[in-house]
Amino acid sequence: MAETIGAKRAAGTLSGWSAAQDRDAIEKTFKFADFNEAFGFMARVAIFADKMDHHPEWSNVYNTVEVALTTHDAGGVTDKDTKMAAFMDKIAG
Ligand SMILES: C[C@H](O)[C@H](O)[C@H]1CNC2=NC(N)=NC(=O)C2=N1
Repeated sequence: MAETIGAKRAAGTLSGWSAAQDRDAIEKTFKFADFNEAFGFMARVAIFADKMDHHPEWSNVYNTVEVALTTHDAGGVTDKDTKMAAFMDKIAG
């Protein structure tokens, strides 16, 4: 099983991510031009997530996607979450 690395430490290596207040997870809010862009982002992430077998917690309202990343099996943030976060940052442009 993957080792937890701590949300603060993980967030420190990424841009725009922060440690959740109430649990070991990292969070970021992505804003897009419109719903189409936001949903396109989610579709690309969904394909990556299923390949990785590692899935984000997220919600979408129009052009905004709120994301929380944590590794449920490990009970905290692992390298899988930083990898997912880096992918999201890359494709969000
Ligand atoms: C059985 C399956 O591999 C696991 O349930 C996977 C699926 N996706 C997952 N996603 C996340 N974020 N954490 C997990 O621990 C996890 N585990």
